Amino acid sequence: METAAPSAVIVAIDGPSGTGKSSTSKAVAAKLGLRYLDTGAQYRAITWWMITNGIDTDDADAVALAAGKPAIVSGTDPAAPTITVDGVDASGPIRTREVTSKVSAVSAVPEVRALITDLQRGIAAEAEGGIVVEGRDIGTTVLPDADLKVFLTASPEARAARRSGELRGKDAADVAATKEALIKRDAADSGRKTSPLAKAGDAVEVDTTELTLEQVIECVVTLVEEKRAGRK
Ligand SMILES: Nc1ncnc2c1ncn2[C@@H]1O[C@H](COP(=O)(O)OP(=O)(O)O)[C@@H](O)[C@H]1O
Ligand SMILES: Nc1ccn([C@H]2C[C@H](O)[C@@H](COP(=O)(O)OP(=O)(O)O)O2)c(=O)n1
Repeated sequence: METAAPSAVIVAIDGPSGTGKSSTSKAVAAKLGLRYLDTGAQYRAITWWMITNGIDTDDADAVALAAGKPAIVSGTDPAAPTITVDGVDASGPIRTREVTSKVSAVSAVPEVRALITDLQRGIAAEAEGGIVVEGRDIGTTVLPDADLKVFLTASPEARAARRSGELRGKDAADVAATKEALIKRDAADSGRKTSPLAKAGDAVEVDTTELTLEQVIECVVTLVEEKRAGRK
């Protein structure tokens, strides 16, 4: 595997849904002049392609057979990240409830993970000044030699409230349904055989339940700066 330039800093941010990975990673990358990669968007993109092409997402063999067909391309500017599938902008369609409900099954298929992991390593290797990569298995599997690994957590209640706040006004039934869906997806992502959602042994765990987004960003920026200072 090629590696990025020696001065480049590679940051891996993992954790379950709604812990603040995307918002934190984008802001940290923008502040520090790094590239940004949302690996969840790549798994969502391949899931969207499977759905649009009539592949049964519960049929792991069918998913494995088709996995190499779509061309998934991620733009890594933290101010305007993009994702295309076969040249088509997929940033909207990958966020639908249907994709969200099927992405765990598709991303559990080893052939899918092998292909997407290769893509991710290639993007990280090409990021000259360094990159923040967020997902579920970045610190454990994709970039085990990352300079800094952060594992974000938050209570299921806080995560569900954040997520339902994104959809509509928060009402109790909404938060309860979102919480149930989140817990189900966490269990699927943590329980799969191939590179499950897990904290790397050398990751710094940050519980964001009681922190504002700004506090989490500040915390991660400080951790990156400490790592950079330590390498000089
Ligand atoms: N510490 C925080 N406090 C309150 N809201 C937050 C916090 N971190 C993130 N959010 C909000 O929660 C939602 C989910 O955050 P996101 O970064 O997409 O999480 P993830 O990528 O882990 O699923 C977003 O609307 C975001 O603005
Ligand atoms: N590195 C990754 C990133 C995401 N996934 C899978 C598992 C997740 O449930 C889905 C969607 O990830 P995404 O980060 O978009 O999910 P949320 O923004 O947290 O809702 O993709 C994965 O298996 N490995």
